Amino acid sequence: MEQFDTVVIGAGIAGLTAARILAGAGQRVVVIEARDRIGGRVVSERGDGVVTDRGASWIHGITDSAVHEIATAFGMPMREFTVGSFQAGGRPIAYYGPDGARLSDAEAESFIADVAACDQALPAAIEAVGPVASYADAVARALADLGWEAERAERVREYMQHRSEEQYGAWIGDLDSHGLDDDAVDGDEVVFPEGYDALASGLAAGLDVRLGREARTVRWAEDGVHVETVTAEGGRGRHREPKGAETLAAERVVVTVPIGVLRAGGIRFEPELPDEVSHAIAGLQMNAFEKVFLRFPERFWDAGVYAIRRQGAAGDWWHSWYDLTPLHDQPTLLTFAAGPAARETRDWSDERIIDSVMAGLRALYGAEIPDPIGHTITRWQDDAYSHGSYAYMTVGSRTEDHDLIATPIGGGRVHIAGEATWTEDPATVTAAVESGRRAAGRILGREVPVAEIIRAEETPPNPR
Ligand SMILES: Cc1cc2nc3c(=O)[nH]c(=O)nc-3n(C[C@H](O)[C@H](O)[C@H](O)COP(=O)(O)OP(=O)(O)OC[C@H]3O[C@@H](n4cnc5c(N)ncnc54)[C@H](O)[C@@H]3O)c2cc1C
Repeated sequence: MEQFDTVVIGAGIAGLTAARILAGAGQRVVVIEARDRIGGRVVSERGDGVVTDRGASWIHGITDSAVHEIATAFGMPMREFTVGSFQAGGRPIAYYGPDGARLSDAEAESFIADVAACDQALPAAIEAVGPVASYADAVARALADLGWEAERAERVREYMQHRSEEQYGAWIGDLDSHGLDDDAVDGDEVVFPEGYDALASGLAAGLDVRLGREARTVRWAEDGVHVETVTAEGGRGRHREPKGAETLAAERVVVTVPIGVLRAGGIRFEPELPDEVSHAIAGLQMNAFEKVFLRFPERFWDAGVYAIRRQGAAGDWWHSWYDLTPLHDQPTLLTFAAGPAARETRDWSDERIIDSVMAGLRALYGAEIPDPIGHTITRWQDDAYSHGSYAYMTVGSRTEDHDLIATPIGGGRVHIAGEATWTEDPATVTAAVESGRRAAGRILGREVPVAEIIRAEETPPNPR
């Protein structure tokens, strides 16, 4: 049986960050990854002169961002694109009203000011609705406090509903009132025209990563851990006799699989996880959030805007389109199926989804606009190794539940890390990096500066 200092489960950004730090500190580290690639929910597709980030696209605020620091050190080209956090304003956005007519600048500004006023009223409203309340309850309370006439309040309520869907892939009534507490963005946002996946390959350089291996059981005791793995079959082999079983022994394990995998029992822990950790995991849920990229022969939408937004019932599902044209100089719009729209369209064909999105665009730009000449539609809800895009707080969960999941178990034999375990900025690449850095720091018994992740041009090979 192979023996390691640390086994890391998952070659996403959290796992690779932890492994890179530990290997750099001289540990014998192995990373076990079920997929046939690294990166997890950071995955870039290349073709026809464009790079499509099917998972994460944005750094949501580059000020004091470890991800920005690492991406800069890795030489990853970036482009400013500051509407990735569903901002109402701040950058040019074309707003269309419920009647399909474009809002004047004055009308748009007044709407943006209303959203800001509601945002200001929200903290007190969240406090007032108590600990077991949804974001819908908090928004309703804030709007009641503002005392606006019905139509004005409805435009902002609708915007908040779309924010819950686009930021967390959850319907506003399913998201906890605190579910968007982390929403502040520090500084500009950026995207990666040549692909976010360079972050994963940069972190993985020199590491011992075993692809196509699925961890099934983590067994820990006072004297160490055993991680049982099998040949991965895309989740399909779960009820069959496992193939290629192999057990790895280590001093400890860092588990970075998504909450969806933990909730589905994808990894058995022996002994079971402590109650407070299981309880915290149960409060989070994987969302429904899919990207729809449409590439066109020509641009027919408003020039000089970052995004187009549609208000009213006609924009219930397809309300926001982001103009990605400047990234690769090819006319491209990105929209999202998020929350109820993603659940409803989960079994739809690509063609049916495209028709539905195009109906929304034709309502604004006319029947004669061209059909797309290319598209990419993600299917994260059907992904056996994530079960959705990222985790959201269900009603009644607490923000600190994120950090609680990462409580070291068995005197530090088992560490859980990953996007959902970072209270300050969950559901992001930042959370993945920071949670991996925290797990490695706890193992090494010291703070780990970002420079230590960037450091080595080459991570030393494992001393095996
Ligand atoms: C559509 C979409 C859009 C997003 N947009 C953004 C964005 O713009 N900005 C942003 O900051 N974040 C965004 N995110 C979130 C971001 O991608 C994630 O928070 C982050 O990548 C998660 O990293 P992780 O290491 O925690 O998890 P993962 O990347 O999921 O890594 C976990 C790894 O564990 C593997 N695994 C699962 N089960 C097993 C098993 N049993 N055995 C072995 N391996 C296993 C998985 O295959 C995966 O590689 C987006 C995500 C999606 C899906």
